Amino acid sequence: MGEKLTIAVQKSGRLQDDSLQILKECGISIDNGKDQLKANASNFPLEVLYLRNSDIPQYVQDGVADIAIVGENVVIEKQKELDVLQKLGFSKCRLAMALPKDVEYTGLEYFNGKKIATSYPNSLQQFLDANNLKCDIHVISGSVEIAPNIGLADGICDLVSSGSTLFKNGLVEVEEVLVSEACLVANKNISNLKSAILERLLFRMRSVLAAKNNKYILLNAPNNKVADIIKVLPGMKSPTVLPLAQEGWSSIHSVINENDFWGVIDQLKLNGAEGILIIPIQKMVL
Ligand SMILES: Nc1ncnc2c1ncn2[C@@H]1O[C@H](COP(=O)(O)OP(=O)(O)OP(=O)(O)O)[C@@H](O)[C@H]1O
Ligand SMILES: O=P(O)(O)OC[C@H]1O[C@H](OP(=O)(O)OP(=O)(O)O)[C@H](O)[C@@H]1O
Ligand SMILES: [Mg+2]
Repeated sequence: MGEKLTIAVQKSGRLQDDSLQILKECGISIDNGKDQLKANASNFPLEVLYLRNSDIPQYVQDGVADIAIVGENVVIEKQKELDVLQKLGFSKCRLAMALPKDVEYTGLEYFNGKKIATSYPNSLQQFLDANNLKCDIHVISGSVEIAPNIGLADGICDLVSSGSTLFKNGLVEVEEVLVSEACLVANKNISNLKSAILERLLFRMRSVLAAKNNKYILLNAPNNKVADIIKVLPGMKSPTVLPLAQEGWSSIHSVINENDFWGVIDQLKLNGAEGILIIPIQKMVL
């Protein structure tokens, strides 16, 4: 049997669906059995292990899994030797310090000598050290936001995304400790054979991610506006310009980045673009 790459993904929880979805978008079919803890891809040399998120960095460092999809926050917290190969654009959140809303926060020194509840003691300790602060860190594994209300701590350090859990518990975010998103990580000593499989997987993932971050754009413009419009539209190499059936008009095709999107659209309109169409890209092979 040929060599296979082993990937760990979260067994259940926030990361699982998006992790399996990105593998699917890479054209990889996994035969499972959701209750199975181990499954094989039918059309790619990949074996999937379903593990607890918090155990994944250790498994990858030990080489039980070659690669994994895991939150950067967990990689940082577990302080394992791993390569972070690619950010994946989902499960975006931040680790933040929060206090009861009636506290008058005066700045970082406020935390000196305070008791802070967290599930991320290492990340918190690093943040405190970097700011020359000393706190009493109280480690709990979940429901951290309840700690100040039940007299367990003065403040918390926990993950935030929408902020609604903080709000519901009468807390206010006051400092950002780190930002995180799901990423693809790898063991530092992967064999050459497995590295070759990993390169193929990474190539597919990057094509999928690039497609998500970009849109195909088509528009019409009078020929005398084409030069100005092209200046606003970089494209993958350069925009395509085709004549319209109507004399004196052209159709311009290009690719624009999601981040620049609305700014570019405004510029295009100002420069005389008409009939602008935006189309999602399925894969973008770079
Ligand atoms: N509110 C949130 N918004 C976005 N991403 C989040 C949020 N909370 C957690 N995450 C990200 O999702 C990851 C998994 O969170 P989840 O709550 O599913 O698992 P867990 O309970 O931390 O871990 P385990 O699988 O070990 O039980 C976190 O490590 C973090 O990267
Ligand atoms: O800012 P928000 O959008 O409200 O998200 C933040 C909450 O999400 C996470 O908990 P989760 O829902 O994963 O529950 P858990 O603690 O049981 O893992 C995190 O620990 C926060 O409590
Ligand atoms: Mg959680």
